[in-house]
Amino acid sequence: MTNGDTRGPLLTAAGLVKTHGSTRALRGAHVELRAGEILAVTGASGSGKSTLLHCLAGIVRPDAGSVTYDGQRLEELPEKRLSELRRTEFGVVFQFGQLIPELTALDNVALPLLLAGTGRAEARARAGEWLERFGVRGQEELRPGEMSGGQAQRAALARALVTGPKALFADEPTGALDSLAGEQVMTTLAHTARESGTAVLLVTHDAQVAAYADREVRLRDGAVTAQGVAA
Ligand SMILES: Nc1ncnc2c1ncn2[C@@H]1O[C@H](COP(=O)(O)OP(=O)(O)OP(=O)(O)O)[C@@H](O)[C@H]1O
Repeated sequence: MTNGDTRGPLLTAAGLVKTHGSTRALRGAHVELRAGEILAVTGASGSGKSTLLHCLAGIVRPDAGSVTYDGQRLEELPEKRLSELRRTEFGVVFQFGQLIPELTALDNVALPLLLAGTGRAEARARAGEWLERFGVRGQEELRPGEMSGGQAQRAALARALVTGPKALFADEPTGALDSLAGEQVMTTLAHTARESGTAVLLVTHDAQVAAYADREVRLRDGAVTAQGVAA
């Protein structure tokens, strides 16, 4: 078993190949996400960043290569086990947080807990604590359309982290925000991930966002060209 203190590999991708139609999005990418680290994946538009994130998060199955999470090969898991793993061990947040528009912020954050079997009162209480932690105070009963972009993105992060995942997959989490809101979201994300020991795979084309990471891997034409410590 991996644990947050050793910084051993939590997820390892080896030789990933993924083709969309005639486009080869990944051509033999290797990457390792260590327990508890924040890893930035950078590269030009179309270099394969999102496809890499989708493969590592078990959302997309690669055509070739392997993704190993905590000793398990994701491509060998049956769909049911893979979706359970995604629900219990992984959190995801995208550029537009994908909150459910009909639900309040509080109910959005409580939802993963309810799906995991937590009782309604406890789920709502814990969701409220997470919203507070993310600085979304007094907005618990607002629906996503009634919140600012930054507030909605903080609520989306609270929802992604409320179940205590081992890994968070964040694809351009500040891409739709102005720079101040983006900085606030990144500060909270980095602080919370470090406090809870959650590893973060952070896809971004923005050097200021990548600077929040411990390490950076750069993709070019579907393969990793450089790995190192972020500036
Ligand atoms: N579902 C899809 N169908 C067809 N082509 C796709 C699909 N998803 C990605 N691609 C193509 O695969 C390549 C890699 O895309 P990907 O989204 O992984 O790159 P990216 O680095 O995340 O790009 P961006 O920064 O623009 O989001 C691109 O050429 C893209 O057009």
